[in-house]
Amino acid sequence: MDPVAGTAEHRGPLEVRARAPGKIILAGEHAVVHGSAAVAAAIDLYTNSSLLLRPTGPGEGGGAGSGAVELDLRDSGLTFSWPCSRLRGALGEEISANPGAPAPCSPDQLAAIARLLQDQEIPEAKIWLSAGLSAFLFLYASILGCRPGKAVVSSDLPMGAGLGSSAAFCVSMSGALLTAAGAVSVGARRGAEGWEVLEKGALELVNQWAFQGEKIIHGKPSGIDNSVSTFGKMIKFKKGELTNLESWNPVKMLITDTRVGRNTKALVAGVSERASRHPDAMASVFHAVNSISEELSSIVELAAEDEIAITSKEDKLAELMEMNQGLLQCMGVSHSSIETVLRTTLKYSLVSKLTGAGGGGCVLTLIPTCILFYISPGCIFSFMVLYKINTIQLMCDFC
Ligand SMILES: Nc1ncnc2c1ncn2[C@@H]1O[C@H](COP(=O)(O)OP(=O)(O)OP(=O)(O)O)[C@@H](O)[C@H]1O
Ligand SMILES: C[C@@](O)(CCO)CC(=O)[O-]
Ligand SMILES: [Mg+2]
Repeated sequence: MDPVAGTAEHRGPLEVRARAPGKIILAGEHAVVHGSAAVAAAIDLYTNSSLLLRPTGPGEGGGAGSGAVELDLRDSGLTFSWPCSRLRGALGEEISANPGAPAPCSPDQLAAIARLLQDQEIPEAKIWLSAGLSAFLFLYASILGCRPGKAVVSSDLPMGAGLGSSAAFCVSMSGALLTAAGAVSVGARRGAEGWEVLEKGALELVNQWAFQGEKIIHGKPSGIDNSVSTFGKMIKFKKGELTNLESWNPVKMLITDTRVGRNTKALVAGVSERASRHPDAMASVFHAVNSISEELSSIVELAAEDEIAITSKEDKLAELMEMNQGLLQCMGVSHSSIETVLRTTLKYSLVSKLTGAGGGGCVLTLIPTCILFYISPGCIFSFMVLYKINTIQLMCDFC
């Protein structure tokens, strides 16, 4: 995550911008919620949150009782506004600003937030935004209190498609809010494109708040999505513990969006219900996924120096992805659209697996480095050639 810092001691308007990346999961989704290891990598698609705070000083037109908290969701074309007096009336008793102490949203707080959402006109077709709005109001009030401000969010990520849009939303928003509150500051390190990078302690705080936001959206998140969005790169994640992985050879993945919408919270709950119906069988499934993630993480870190070694490494990765996909089917999170992508890529001897929560959303296909493409117009590979293939950065529509 790459925030641009501002200062909390301000008399005039203060603007803060932060961005956080989406992710792919190479192995271990769902099982990671039940304690297995998983492997994830950040991708070069971001959610941007900008925050404009109005003056709060005396005589500057922004007294404690006035103004509103506004949210502009650029990709949905929707804006929301809550007068500060209304926020204070609904949440004042429930939430007090304490940016340094991340705490979960209690059932009473969630009920108060739900009442605030009833004031807003959310189109029926976009009702799934309610989860993101709830997370926003919780993070805003917990970090900044009920003071006036305007947040604008835009994203490269498809929402609800398995690429961690909810985590990138919570991480970028927490980064912007904490920076505006003066609770974190940037370190010496400069990131890409002139962005400044938060120091490690600051990132930990952002991650903890983003996790609280993810709980509102996912129900029972493992924490892998917000962790990889906050810290970037490639990670192994198990029971809240994060290990950085160093990939010595590029791993090329095609990301295909089936465009079938789904909801991570419902899919995670569905797997837990299956686990409670078949505890022994599902424990074996989760155990097998753990072994796959552990093996995949050690293979990723191997340095292959010639073509034979690279091919052997990629063959092993492909086999592990194929096995993981089979186990995701056992968990009940595949979908006919995902199976279509699997069958299509298999015709070209390419292995695919779903990524994220499944049930639709995105599918990963491992692209071997040494592959020779036969390009036929209209087939999926023509897209791969049109878009520059890059290390885990490619996004392609399923044709
Ligand atoms: N840019 C955004 N603006 C507002 N809300 C967002 C945004 N991005 C995500 N959300 C919220 O997150 C929800 C999607 O989260 P969900 O966890 O279901 O999918 P995902 O995070 O894209 O996929 P996965 O969790 O499998 O990686 C949306 O319905 C919305 O409530
Ligand atoms: C399905 C899941 O494992 C990954 C979603 O990207 C949920 C989680 O770990 O929070
Ligand atoms: Mg999510």
